[in-house]
Amino acid sequence: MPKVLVSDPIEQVGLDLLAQVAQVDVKIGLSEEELIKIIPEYDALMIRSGTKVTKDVIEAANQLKIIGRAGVGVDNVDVPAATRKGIIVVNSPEGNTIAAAEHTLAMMLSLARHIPDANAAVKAGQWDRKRFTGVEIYKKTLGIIGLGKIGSHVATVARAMGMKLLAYDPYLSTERAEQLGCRLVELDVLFAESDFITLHLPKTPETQHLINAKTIAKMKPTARIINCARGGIIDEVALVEALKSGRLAGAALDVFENEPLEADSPLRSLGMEAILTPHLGASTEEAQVNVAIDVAEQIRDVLLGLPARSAVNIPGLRPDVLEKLAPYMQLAETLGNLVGQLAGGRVESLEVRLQGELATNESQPIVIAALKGLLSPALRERVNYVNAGLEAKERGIRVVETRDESQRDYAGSLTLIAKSPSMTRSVSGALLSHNELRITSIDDFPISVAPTRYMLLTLHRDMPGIIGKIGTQLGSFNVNIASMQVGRKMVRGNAVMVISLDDPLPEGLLEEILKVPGIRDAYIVNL
Ligand SMILES: NC(=O)c1ccc[n+]([C@@H]2O[C@H](COP(=O)([O-])OP(=O)(O)OC[C@H]3O[C@@H](n4cnc5c(N)ncnc54)[C@H](O)[C@@H]3O)[C@@H](O)[C@H]2O)c1
Ligand SMILES: O=C(O)CC[C@@H](O)C(=O)O
Repeated sequence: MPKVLVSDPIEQVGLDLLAQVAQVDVKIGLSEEELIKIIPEYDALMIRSGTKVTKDVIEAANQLKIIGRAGVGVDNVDVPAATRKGIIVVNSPEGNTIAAAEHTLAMMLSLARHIPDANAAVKAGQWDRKRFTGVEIYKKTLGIIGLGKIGSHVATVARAMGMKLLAYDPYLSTERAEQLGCRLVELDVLFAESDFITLHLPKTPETQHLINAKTIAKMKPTARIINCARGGIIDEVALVEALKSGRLAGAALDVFENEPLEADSPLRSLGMEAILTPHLGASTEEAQVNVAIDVAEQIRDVLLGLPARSAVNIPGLRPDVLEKLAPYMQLAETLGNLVGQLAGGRVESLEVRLQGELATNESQPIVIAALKGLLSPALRERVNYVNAGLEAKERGIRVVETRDESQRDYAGSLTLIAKSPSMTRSVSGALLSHNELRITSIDDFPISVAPTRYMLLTLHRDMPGIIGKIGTQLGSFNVNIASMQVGRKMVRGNAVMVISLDDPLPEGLLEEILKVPGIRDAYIVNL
C-alpha cells in the first residue's frame, strides 16, 4: 500500500478518503530536519500552509509522486524543484474563496464599527459607548486591488450593501470589471478616492510592498485598509507609522510579512485602529472540508495512476497523450508567458496558430497550455491546466485557433498573437532536436533564441553603436550577458534585440536603457 504523510491539520473527511487507498500517517509540527529524515518513505505529502517543502526536502523525497496543498497558495512549496523531480503539485484553487471573501467583509465591518475592541471592553466590565462610535460603509467607496475569485465575491457583496466600487487589476478586462459593478481605474485614482481598500492579489516581486509610505501618502487620512491576501504586500513598518501618526484611519490584517507574527511586532502594540487575525481567511468548517476533499481526491487519483485535476505544475492528461504533446505544451506555455508579458496584461484576444505537424495533432492541450502561460504572470499558481480556459473566458479573453498543415523550417511550429486595447504582439516558436525550445520570431522579426529565466528585449532602430551601448549599461550594473541576438527585416530599419541574462535586471536599469537614442521600447521578461 502506498504511504501518505499528512504534516498539517487536515479535516478528517480528507484523511478518510486517503485511507481507502493508502496508509495515512499524520505527523504535525515536524521540523525541516525531521521531514527530510522521514520523507523518503512516502509516496504522497499533504500539507496546509504550515509545512515548508523546501528544495532539500524535495531532494530527499525519492518516492514522492505528489504534494497536495489543501488551500490555494503554494508559496510554501519549492514548485520548480518538485517539477524538476517529476513530483506533481496540486492545490485547491477555489475551495476557500468564499471563506476568504467573508473574512474580508467581516474585517471591513469590524474596522468600521470597532467590534473587537468594543467586545473586549464590555467583557472587561466597561460600558463606554462614545469611544466606539463608528462609520457606515453604505455609500462609501471600496477600492479592490486584485479582482479575481475572492475580490469578485467581495465586490458582489459590498455592492449589495450599497458601496461604490473601484478596482485595480492590470490583467482584467474592463468588461469583466463592469459586470461586477466595478469601475476599473489606475492605482493612484483608487488610492485617492477609496474609503476602504482591500487587497486580493498574489504576492510577487512586483507586488511586494505595493502599500508603502509613498502609496499610503496618496490615500485619504480617513481610509482603512484590509489585507486578507498575503503578508509582504504591505510594508508593515510604513503601516505602523501611518496608523500611529493618524495618516491612515485603520488597518485589518489577516496575513503578515512573517508568520507567525513576531511576539514583539510593533503591530501588536497598536490600538483599536488595527485589527489582527492569525491567517484565518480559510478557516471555516466549510472551506476546510472543501479543500481537504478536493486535495485528498487528487492524491488518491494520482496514487491510482489517474491524472490530477488541479495540478499546478504538470498537466492531467493520459500518459500516452502527455508524452506526445508535452514538449509542444511546454513551448506553448513559454510563448504564452512571453506574449503576455510583452502585451502588457490586459489581453482581449489570443490567436493560437498551429503550423506543420502541430496542426494535425489534438490542439486543445496546446491552446490550454498557451492560456496557462498567458495568465501565469497575473494568476501565478492559481492558474493550471484545468482552469486556464475558464479563467481566460471569465477575463473576457477571446481565443481563436488557426491551423496551417504545411511545413516550413520546422516539423511543427506555433505562433501566438495577443491583442490588448493598446497593442498587438506576436511570438513564434518551434522545437529543435531533443525537443529543445526555440523562440523563432517576435513581432515578425526573425530570431532563434532559447528561452531563459531572465531576458531583456528591446525594440529599436537598427543603427551603429546601439548594441554596444546596451552591453556597456548592463556591464556597468554588473549584469552578465549569456547570449544576444538581433532580428531585423531590413538594414537600418526597425529591429528587435533579445538578450539572455545570467542575473535579474536591477531596479532602475530599464529606465536607463529606455533613454538610449534609437531604443523605442524595452521589456524585462522573466520566463
Ligand atoms: N487569508 C487567507 O487565508 C487566504 C485564503 C485564500 C487566498 N488567499 C490569498 O488571496 C489572494 C487572492 O486569491 P484569489 O483566489 O482571489 O486569486 P485569483 O488568482 O483568483 O485573483 C488574483 C487577482 O489578482 C490580480 N493581480 C495579479 N497581479 C496584480 C497586480 N500587480 N495588481 C493588481 N492585481 C493583480 C490577478 O489578475 C487576479 O485577478 C491570493 O494572494 C491568495 O493567496 C488568502
Ligand atoms: O491553509 C490555510 O489556512 C491558508 C489558506 C490560504 O492562505 C491559501 O492560500 O489557501
